[in-house]
Amino acid sequence: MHASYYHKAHACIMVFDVQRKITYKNLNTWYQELREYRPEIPCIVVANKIDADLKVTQKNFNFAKKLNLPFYFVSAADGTNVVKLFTDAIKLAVSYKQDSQDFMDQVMQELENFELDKKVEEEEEDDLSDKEEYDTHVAKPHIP
Ligand SMILES: Nc1nc2c(ncn2[C@@H]2O[C@H](COP(=O)(O)OP(=O)(O)OP(=O)(O)O)[C@@H](O)[C@H]2O)c(=O)[nH]1
Repeated sequence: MHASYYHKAHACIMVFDVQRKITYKNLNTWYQELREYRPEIPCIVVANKIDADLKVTQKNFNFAKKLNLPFYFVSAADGTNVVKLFTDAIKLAVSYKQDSQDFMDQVMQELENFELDKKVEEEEEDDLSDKEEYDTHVAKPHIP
């Protein structure tokens, strides 16, 4: 996947299809690639399509356990765990963003703050020049 897809990501949801073993096997490759670009972001593992055969929820999927990642059984078709999964992912992303020790995040944060400071300064300058314009256009009382 192109590096730009990982850019500024604060969480990752890795989904595999319980009906296609290859998608589970491929998680290793996806995970390695993710960590190249985003070494510390929270990552959640999702087993999707459990509606097709609920017995699959009795199985062990060690990939997540091995890496100590949160794991969810999901059905996008009937909605099982979908809201829970996204709510938890958002919570993890927000808390990661607020307390990231990752060098690239800190650089990005500095750049964002710099942009914000610049905007505030420009707005303040605009306010001042409006005021000057206003002052120069106020009709002065004529004192004979
Ligand atoms: N039974 C079932 N089918 C699902 C579920 N989620 C997706 N599908 C079906 O799986 C197929 C692929 O879904 P897409 O939304 O295209 O997902 P994708 O990630 O683009 O999948 P791929 O094209 O297989 O890589 C579609 O026919 C969906 O209807 C699910 O939870 N249960």
